Amino acid sequence: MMIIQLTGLSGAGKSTLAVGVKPLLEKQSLKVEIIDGDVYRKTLCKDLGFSKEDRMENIRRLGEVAWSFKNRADIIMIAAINPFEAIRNELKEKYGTKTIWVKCEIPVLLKRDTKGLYKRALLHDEHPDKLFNLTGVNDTYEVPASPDLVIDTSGEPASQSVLTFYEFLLRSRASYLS
Ligand SMILES: Nc1ncnc2c1ncn2[C@@H]1O[C@H](COP(=O)(O)OS(=O)(=O)O)[C@@H](OP(=O)(O)O)[C@H]1O
Ligand SMILES: Nc1ncnc2c1ncn2[C@@H]1O[C@H](COP(=O)(O)OP(=O)(O)O)[C@@H](O)[C@H]1O
Repeated sequence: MMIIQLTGLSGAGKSTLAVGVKPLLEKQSLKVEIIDGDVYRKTLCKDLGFSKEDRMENIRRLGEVAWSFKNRADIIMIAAINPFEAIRNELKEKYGTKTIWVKCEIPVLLKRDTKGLYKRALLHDEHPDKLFNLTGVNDTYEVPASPDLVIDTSGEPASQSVLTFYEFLLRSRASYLS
């Protein structure tokens, strides 16, 4: 069993990569679970906001969920912004989690803006819809110091990034089993 943490800014491609790689892994008879930050924020983590403490607690809980899936999956992926090195390291120490930095340049994210969050973060401060703590714009994202893999989604199609991720997972699993 491997736990993977995909970390990166909103819209970088964490969910796309997790969802994209799942059927490829299942074709290899591997069982896969995806734990998506955005989804759990509506259930288990709905009491949490976006302060540093709450984001750390969010990831801690997602780590516990991942661990609870250990007997029913071969590969468990946590897809959350997960912006702080300390909690990423905590998961690594506790569960042997591997870190994938899903990297994307801000200008590309502004163009994608699938949820309209970047537009809101760039509004003037008095605007009622202004978002004050969007990671990467007006809130902290600590770049992972030693990720196991970096996938830069800025300038390549999703299919290519999924393939890079898939090959990494197969390599990691082979060395994990040997
Ligand atoms: N202020 C602010 N900053 C970042 N993200 C925000 C914010 N407000 C709402 N959202 C939405 O919440 C999703 C991020 O939740 P996460 O659980 O992944 O965040 S974290 O790991 O606790 O930082 C994130 O989902 P993704 O777009 O899938 O990353 C956003 O849709
Ligand atoms: N190389 C790529 N890898 C992943 N997503 C990409 C790539 N190129 C473009 N995209 C697009 O970027 C968006 C990423 O959204 P999403 O996966 O929800 O991001 P996140 O989960 O990090 O918030 C999707 O619309 C996806 O189609």
